[in-house]
Amino acid sequence: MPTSPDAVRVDGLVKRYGRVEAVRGLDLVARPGAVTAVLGPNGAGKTTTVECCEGLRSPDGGTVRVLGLDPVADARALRPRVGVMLQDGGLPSTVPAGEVLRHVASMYARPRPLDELGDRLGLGSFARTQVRRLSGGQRQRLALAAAVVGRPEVAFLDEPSAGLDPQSRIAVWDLVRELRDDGTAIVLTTHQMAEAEQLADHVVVVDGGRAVAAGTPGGLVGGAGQTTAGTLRLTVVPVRAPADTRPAAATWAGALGASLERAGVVARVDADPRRADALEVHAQVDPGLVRLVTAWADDTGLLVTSLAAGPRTLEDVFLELTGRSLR
Ligand SMILES: Nc1ncnc2c1ncn2[C@@H]1O[C@H](COP(=O)(O)OP(=O)(O)OP(=O)(O)O)[C@@H](O)[C@H]1O
Repeated sequence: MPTSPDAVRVDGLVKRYGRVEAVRGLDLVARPGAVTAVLGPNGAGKTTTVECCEGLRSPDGGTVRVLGLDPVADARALRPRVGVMLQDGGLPSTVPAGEVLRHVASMYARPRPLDELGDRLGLGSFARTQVRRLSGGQRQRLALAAAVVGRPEVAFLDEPSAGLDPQSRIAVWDLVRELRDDGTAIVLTTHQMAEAEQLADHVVVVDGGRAVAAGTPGGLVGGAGQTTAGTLRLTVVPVRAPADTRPAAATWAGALGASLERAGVVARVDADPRRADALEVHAQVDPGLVRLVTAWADDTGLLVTSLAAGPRTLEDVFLELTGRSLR
């Protein structure tokens, strides 16, 4: 049988829960010595996909191969070669953290030295504490240690740095990079665009159970074939209107968008969901655009209180691909 260079290969995966079609023909590839980040809104089908790769769920359609093997039928052969970090930890609750790790390590032929791994992830301070008494961040670090202690060829990490303090996050990112440099294929799900930007060699954006985009972070942000190359962020306040009659930023966004369209500029204008007074113009950012935007503000009776131009970010791309409405 020809061997595939892909550590993980998912083709046309379909998975249903009763009437819910959680995954609807998803394709994904992860290579050795690379971090593949799976991004997507809540309920997009990321965890279901990863669980099919881990052999925890059987696909209803399509094929999943991990190291060329079927994760369900070949589960026994894959177990010593694959590391898994689950979202809920999946760890026994009444056993001390240090013992859990020792037990997991004993199942592998060539585990990492426990002291070294414990130091890396700061596990020493809670090694004697029962899993159920660990803080969320401590449990998270223990779950990561358990996933990588066996020097896996493939590691599936579900939101590895969710809820971690900055120090722990740096330690986790360093460990992930080191595993990658040692040749491990790492598949991680994350909601943190910064994590994907920092770590990922390859990004797959999932929405509605399908992969809607895939590529390097730079390639996606560079936006081959996209019309938007940058973002102009501005905050505005009405010059005269009393505070209680201020129109919402969404109204300003609509008006600015229409004004730019009349001027022949290809742009998308959004109200920044994080601030009531902030707008984002996604367009080719150049002096002409800045002139048009500030002239519009002047004509509309708005004072521009801040204006910053920047490149598109992975978050911009993510929101363009998956929209802004809540799932
Ligand atoms: N065990 C289950 N039984 C029924 N429906 C489920 C089950 N697990 C997931 N689903 C549904 O399948 C869809 C995909 O869920 P999944 O957990 O794979 O999404 P996700 O992308 O990992 O989301 P999140 O970012 O919130 O973790 C959702 O509509 C979810 O409600």
